[in-house]
Amino acid sequence: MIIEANNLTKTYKNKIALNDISFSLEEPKIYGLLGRNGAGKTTFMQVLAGLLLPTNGSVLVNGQTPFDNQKITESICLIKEGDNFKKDLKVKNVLTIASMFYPTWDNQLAFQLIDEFSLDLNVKVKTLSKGMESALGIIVGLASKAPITMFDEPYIGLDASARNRFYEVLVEQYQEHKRTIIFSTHLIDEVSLLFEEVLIFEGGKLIVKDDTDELRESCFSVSGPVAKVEAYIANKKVVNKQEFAGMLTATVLNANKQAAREQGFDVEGVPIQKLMIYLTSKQGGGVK
Ligand SMILES: Nc1ncnc2c1ncn2[C@@H]1O[C@H](COP(=O)(O)OP(=O)(O)OP(=O)(O)O)[C@@H](O)[C@H]1O
Repeated sequence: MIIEANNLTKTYKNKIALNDISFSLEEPKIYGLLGRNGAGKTTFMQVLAGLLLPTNGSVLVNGQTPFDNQKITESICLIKEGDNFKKDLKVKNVLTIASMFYPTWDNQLAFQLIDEFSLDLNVKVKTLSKGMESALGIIVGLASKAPITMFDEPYIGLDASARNRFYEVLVEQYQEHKRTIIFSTHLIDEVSLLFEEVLIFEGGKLIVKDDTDELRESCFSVSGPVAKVEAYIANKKVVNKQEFAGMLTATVLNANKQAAREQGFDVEGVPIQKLMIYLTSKQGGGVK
């Protein structure tokens, strides 16, 4: 399914959560949706899921608006940080309701994962621990097999090994059944290897939308004597600079790693987590 945001704006009273953004997402792909607190990630996912109406502009899925449009929303599964299910429902009721809503539902996968994450089908959501409730959300997200599946920080309370298993199953399932997965997380180092494309939001704007491999190739740090590095970065996008003992390390965006090596610089890759911090930090962040 093709997702298109056109001049998308969402304001809450006088707060601008999404500020006139336009982009499109293709399938199948795993997107990492990144940004600092309050950048607009959740708002974007809620508009895409048809839970919120934009203030201006639109998000279209295959040319249609998701709001109040079951034909589209049954193709979209959004798993939030919490409160995904009514507290009085039993786990088995949650699965039944999801199986009725999503035409693509995979019951066998749901039960396999229930077993794997050791959830009891007969207990109510309100008696689940935080981690177990997150596991239930993850199970519904994976078993929905919805053509657009979104996970918005879905792992509150899940321990590291359960999170790891979630990432493994996500990749296995994606290989078997490719679709659009949008994954918002602050644990970037943990998951960034899964992302095929990275979207970075900042202050309601989309500031980076790039293929992850290309980003890894075109964003790097160069180190060397100050004057030499300054000359190299003069016409480049610089996201961070650090000087120490006559040596300068500069992180550049949209540059050519090989060419930098050929000019004799020490070149080092920049993890996506670090890039996001450089681009969005209030202290001297952003592209210069
Ligand atoms: N219901 C609401 N009422 C008023 N303001 C809101 C509401 N929901 C979000 N906002 C504001 O909109 C902006 C974007 O919030 P949003 O939750 O989309 O950000 P986010 O990137 O998901 O943040 P986080 O990483 O903290 O979850 C923030 O300034 C937030 O305070």
